[in-house]
Amino acid sequence: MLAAENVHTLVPTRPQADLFRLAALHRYHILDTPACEDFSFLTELATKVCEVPYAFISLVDADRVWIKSCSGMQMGELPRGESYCSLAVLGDAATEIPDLTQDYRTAGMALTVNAPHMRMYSSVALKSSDGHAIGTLCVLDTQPGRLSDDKRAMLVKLARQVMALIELRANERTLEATVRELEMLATTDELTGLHNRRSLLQRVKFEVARARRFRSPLSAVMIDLDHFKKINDEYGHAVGDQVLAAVGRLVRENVRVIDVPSRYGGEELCVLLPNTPVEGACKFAESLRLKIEALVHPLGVRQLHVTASLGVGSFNHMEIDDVESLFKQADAALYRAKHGGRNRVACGSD
Ligand SMILES: Nc1nc2c(ncn2[C@@H]2O[C@H](COP(=O)(O)OP(=O)(O)OP(=O)(O)O)[C@@H](O)[C@H]2O)c(=O)[nH]1
Repeated sequence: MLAAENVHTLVPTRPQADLFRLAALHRYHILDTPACEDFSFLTELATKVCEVPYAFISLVDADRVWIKSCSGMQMGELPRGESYCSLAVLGDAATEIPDLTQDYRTAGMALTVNAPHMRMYSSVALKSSDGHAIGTLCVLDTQPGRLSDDKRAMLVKLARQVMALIELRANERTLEATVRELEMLATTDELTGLHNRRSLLQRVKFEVARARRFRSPLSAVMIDLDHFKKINDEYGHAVGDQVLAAVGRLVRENVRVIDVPSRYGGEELCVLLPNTPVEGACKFAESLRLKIEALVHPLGVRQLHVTASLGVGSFNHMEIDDVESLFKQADAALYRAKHGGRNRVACGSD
């Protein structure tokens, strides 16, 4: 058990160490997270086990002490200079102040001076996996005194549970971020940043079903760069890649959130336009054609221009149509655009 004399001063004596400590705390991304029953349960348990009216799970930030959970009273955060826990994270693993009114560092603190007039403070540091005290599990009483060895031992065990829960939440968060990133990688074409073919084929099935269900039109625009082979042959594959990436970016920047811009394969792109009839899709295709034509691709001191042929396929809910026929229609229109002289849009089955 530790006496009040063992508690360190309120101001970090080793600011560098406090920076490492803060870095450790922020890695857990726990500050300002919503209340959670699992943490509340542990503070409630701490009050029962230690037979005191108050328990806090406190995290000591740069200028404040943020309370993740408290039992016995409502508290969101305290200025660092007004919190007993600020003392606790600066020193030993455990801190006990038997009479807060008798300690010059805590006698003037708001919780000592004002209601509920705290007298006893006992805490166990919450240690990060790399050994930094990021906060405490503490219990408080309005009576002076000390925890028995048994109660303190239980508080140590409970603090371990609190830290295990903090680690678990952080790991869950990392896992969710990893899953999101993997999903993104699995559905995105690396070169263009567009949906890849697999993602397009998944989305088109969904959009066809939705178009049927809600009786809404659905269009697909196929985009094929003209004479792209020549660009590769004349300037090299890397330049070809650069052109494709720029066109991909242009397409991404010119679609609505609900549209599905994708790389169909090679130098052929496809944009799925939910809730868009053939007229709207043709307008969109024409404006995209003009933008692709106007795009300037820097090539050293020279500039490169490319054009594209576009084919529009559409169906509305009246037609009992499917995915293949939507793409077939768009492909056939693209074929007509190519054979009609390139750098043009062909629509539907006209
Ligand atoms: N740089 C680069 N080239 C690609 C990529 N995917 C496909 N290509 C090239 O795109 C070219 C397509 O050639 P073609 O199918 O003959 O078509 P085109 O030269 O664009 O002629 P038209 O479509 O008839 O106007 C081929 O040379 C492919 O190798 C890619 O990811 N990067």
